[in-house]
Amino acid sequence: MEGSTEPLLQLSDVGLSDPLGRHQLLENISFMVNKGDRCCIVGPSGSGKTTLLRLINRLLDPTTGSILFQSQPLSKFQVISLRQKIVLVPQEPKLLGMTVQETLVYPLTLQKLSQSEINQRLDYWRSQLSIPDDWLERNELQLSLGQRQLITIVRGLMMQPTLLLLDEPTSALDRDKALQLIEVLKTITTDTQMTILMVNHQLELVEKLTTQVLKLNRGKLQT
Ligand SMILES: Nc1ncnc2c1ncn2[C@@H]1O[C@H](COP(=O)(O)OP(=O)(O)OP(=O)(O)O)[C@@H](O)[C@H]1O
Repeated sequence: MEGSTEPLLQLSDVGLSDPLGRHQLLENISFMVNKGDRCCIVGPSGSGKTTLLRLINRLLDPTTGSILFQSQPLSKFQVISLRQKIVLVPQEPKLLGMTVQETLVYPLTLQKLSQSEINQRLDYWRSQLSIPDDWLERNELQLSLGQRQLITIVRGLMMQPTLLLLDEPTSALDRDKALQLIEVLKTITTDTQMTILMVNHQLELVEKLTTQVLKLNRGKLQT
């Protein structure tokens, strides 16, 4: 609805226990994210940051509580269509056995976008993050870890999702590249209202980017 003030994403009392039901991985998680927000999840290793991102694009389902996206429970969306609106860029960059060019265009081919739209997005996002021509025919063994990380981020951006989930996107990038990425992310949230939820350990980058910081500790949000 135009002018709606409904949050884009709303978690209410979300909890998740491990598959054997012995441990509570996440407990009483409640927060909301508005359109165009840039949120950062911080917290020690093992505090549940990746698990939380996985709940939001339904790689996992909560044991308790509810997650609403665009005011609808996540379960109301078809999983494929949900994962076009909410894209998760995981921590380990994988090119899925493809060349850089193939892996970048693959999700858009699945969405049956026209070739001209795909080419336009490829040129645009490559230029935003300065991806050189000579990477396009390389496979993952011919790229450094940081280069692969950049490619998987570009792949996520090319899908132009409503909500982009980034799991430690700058962990393998050098400082200049990380700062370039942060500037690109800031610009797109302002220009296109794409919303970003990012896990990051680098506090300097978190401060530059975010409109909201969520602190997780042992599966609970700290206020
Ligand atoms: N499927 C699972 N079964 C049991 N325990 C799990 C499962 N998935 C994650 N965990 C546990 O849940 C906790 C949170 O893991 P998670 O990967 O979300 O942490 P994190 O905050 O992202 O850590 P890091 O900063 O090291 O990436 C960890 O203790 C982990 O061992």
